Formats: sequence, structure tokens, C-alpha cells
Amino acid sequence: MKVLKFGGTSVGSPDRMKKLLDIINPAEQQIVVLSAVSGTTNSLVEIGQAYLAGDKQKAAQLITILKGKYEVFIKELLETPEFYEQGKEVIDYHFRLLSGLANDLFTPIEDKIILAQGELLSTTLYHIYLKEIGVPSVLLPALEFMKTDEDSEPIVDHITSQLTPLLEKNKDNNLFITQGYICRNAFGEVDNLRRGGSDYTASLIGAGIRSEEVQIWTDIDGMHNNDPRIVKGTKPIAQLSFDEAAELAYFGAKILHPQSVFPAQKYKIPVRLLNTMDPQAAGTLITNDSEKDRIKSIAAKDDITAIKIQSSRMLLAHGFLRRVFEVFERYRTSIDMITTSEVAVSVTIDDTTYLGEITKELGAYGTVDIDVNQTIVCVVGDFGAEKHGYAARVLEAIKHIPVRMISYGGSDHNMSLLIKTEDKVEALRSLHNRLF
Ligand SMILES: Nc1ncnc2c1ncn2[C@@H]1O[C@H](COP(=O)(O)OP(=O)(O)O)[C@@H](O)[C@H]1O
Ligand SMILES: N[C@@H](CC(=O)OP(=O)(O)O)C(=O)O
Repeated sequence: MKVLKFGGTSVGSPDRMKKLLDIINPAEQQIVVLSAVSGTTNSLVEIGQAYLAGDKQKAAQLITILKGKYEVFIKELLETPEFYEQGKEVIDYHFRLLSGLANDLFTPIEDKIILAQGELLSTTLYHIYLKEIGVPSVLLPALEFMKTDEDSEPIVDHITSQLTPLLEKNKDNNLFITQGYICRNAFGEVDNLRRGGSDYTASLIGAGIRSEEVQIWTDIDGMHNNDPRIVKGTKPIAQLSFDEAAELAYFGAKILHPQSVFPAQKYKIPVRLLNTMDPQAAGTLITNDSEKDRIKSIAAKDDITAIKIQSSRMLLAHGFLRRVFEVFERYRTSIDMITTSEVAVSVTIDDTTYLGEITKELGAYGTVDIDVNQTIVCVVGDFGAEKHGYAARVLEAIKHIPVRMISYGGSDHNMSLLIKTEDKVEALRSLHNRLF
């Protein structure tokens, strides 16, 4: 069975939703994972923020605006009065729930319930649309099988044990629709897999049911060799290894949720990135194989903070780095890049929630310098220890840009450079012109 995920842009209008059937083949067994209609999750985030700030009036205004958009949406999606009424009831139910939260004590638990409404709406409305046009489908509630543990890690075995009987119960059906992004956490509360998490849902389901293939359908024909929002003339990459795709997704290629690669990689399930607007385009195939000896793509990740700890005590000392890293571990802050010299170590982080505490504790080991507004530019390809010339080509391409850190050799696929965010556009364009 294949798993097909359609992102917010692919279900972003009634017309787009209707066109999904050009891609979905109701004669073949498949699980279709839908995101929320584009823009919805952003609006839900704002509604939650208004409630958290105690501004019920603003929350009510935002709810009215969003509800208005859905009222227009179902008018175009559902043409017969009977199914339009069903759509209207669904909208009324979800928006009553959103408004009703004004009467509760508002905590992050209620906030997560708000965020879940986007995917619940899109999947239920699509299910009604399929009924209207006579295409049989089964709506699978993701909250029954998608679960995370105490460390917020999804539990693939839980998906297998909960989803398999649901599929078995409906084995005469071909088409299954379910929500991306949403899950239950270890306490049984409604939660989510973080922004952009529907890709992750698709990959987790793929792993859970040992699917033959996971397809991520979006608004572009696969992973491009640079960020198409910044650089002109980017091109799709036909094939990537799981490791290369993971590096690109983690370092900013928005087309793929960073964690979505791992479940597919673990269970060796091919992932295809495909374009809803051009279904015939080849897209990108992600498997264990990849074209060798080539620079594949460039990505960039903003909002990076660099921290340098300088200490003569580091000279010839063992255990220094462990003590430094323990500080980050205590504050559950992950490190992206590391470079060391004999008297200093520099690391980068993107989560600055505990920056103050971390800086204070690191102060016990040496002088601490912080640089904000940094960007990691990541060049991905196949350049293992035996290859030569790649680092030189990369550095030559950005020789006019100040580089704060360079990381090379951590894996065979990645060379990362830390630069000021203000230099990012020039760096991406210059690398593109020189490397491709
Ligand atoms: N290297 C890249 N290759 C392809 N798309 C990229 C890349 N970097 C950024 N993007 C952006 O990712 C967008 C698709 O991702 P996303 O917004 O998450 O889609 P969806 O709404 O379908 O989930 C594209 O429109 C493109 O602008
Ligand atoms: N709706 C969620 C989950 C998601 O994956 O969306 P998209 O597929 O549009 O990136 C979000 O906006 O974060």
C-alpha cells in the first residue's frame, strides 16, 4: 500500500482539493494524509496566542475571520444541498469548539487542541466531498494511532498495532484519509509533530505499515539544488540518499520536515517528492542509493546563534568538552555545528530559550562570546574522505563573504558554513553560480 501526503498548498482551495483525484487512484489501496488548508495553522497559532494572552476579544475576531473563509470554501467544494449541509455542520462543530475555549482555563493543552482543528477540518471536508461525488473512502482518526512517548518521539510500533486492525476492518476499501501533523502525547493529550509535521506523519505511517512507497505531494517538482525562493534557475534533483535528504531538510530545505526521513530510512521505504501542479514530473526519489561524487544541493538555516567559549584551561586538558556539552544537555538545547581549536570551542544553537542560563554556566569555564543573526549554509553531496577539491570549490565561491565557522568531514555528505544572515542571499547565489 502507498502513502500519499498532500500539503497545505495542495489542499489550499476547493479547486485544488477536487483535483487531488487526478493523482489519487481510487482503484488502488492507499492512505492519503492531508495537511490543513494553507494558512489555517498560522491562523490557529494566532488564535491560541490571543487566548494565552487573555485577549478573548481578539481570539473571537480571528475565529470569525477564519470561519468566514471556511464558509466560502465549502460553498465551492460541496455543490448539493445535502452535502453542503454536512459540511456546514462540520464547520459549526469545529468553530464552536474554538469559541468555547474562551470559557475554560487556557493552558498549552487547550492550545494544542486549537492547532489540531486544521487537519481535522480538511480531512473531514474532503471525506464529505468524496461521498458527494460517489468515491468510497474511510476516514481514519490519526488521534487513535499516532502517539508520542515521554520524549515526544513518535512510537512506530503503536502505529503498527493500532492502524493495522483499522485497515483490516475496512479491507474492502481502497481509499483511506487521515490527518497529518496531529497525535496524542504520552499523557493521552492532543498534541502535534511540530510545524510542517504532516510529512513526518506520512513517513511514520509508511514505516508503521511497511508501505511500498511514501509520496510527498507539494507545490514544486521535488527537492531543488538550491532554495527556489531565493535563487533563480534552481533545478530538481532526481535522486537523493536518505542521509543527503535529512541534511537538506534539517538545514532549511522547507519542502521536507527534518525528521520525516528517519522512519522511512529505518524501514527502507522509498520516499518520492512530487508536484501536485505537474503530476507527470519525475520529482525526487529518496532511497539508500544516490548519484556518487557530486555536489547535489545547497540549503540555509536562519536564526542561528553562535557561542564561543575561550579558555586557556582547554590547552591539553581532557574532559573540557564534556563539561561544556553537559551544560547544553542540562538545558535540553541541541547543538548544530561545532568547531574547536586548542584554546576555544565554538558551537551553534537555534533554540535560545535557555541562552541566558547556558551563558552563565559556561562562564565558569572561560570567556563566552555570543553572535546572533547567523545563518548556516549547508552544501550537500557525496564527498567522502577519498574525494578532493570540493571544499576548495565551496570556499572559492564565497571568498568575498566573511565566514564565522566551517564544518567539514562530520559526514560524507555535508559541508556547513556559518555566516551572517545579512550575507545569506549573496552566499546562496554565488555558490549556485559556481557549483552548478
Ligand atoms: N531545496 C528546495 N527544494 C524545493 N523546494 C524548496 C526548497 N527549499 C525551500 N523550498 C520551498 O518549499 C516549498 C514547499 O514546502 P511546503 O511549504 O512545506 O509545502 P506543503 O504546503 O506542500 O507542505 C516550496 O514551495 C519551496 O518554495
Ligand atoms: N498544518 C501544519 C502541518 C503541515 O505539515 O503543513 P504543510 O504540509 O502545509 O507544511 C503546519 O502548517 O505546520
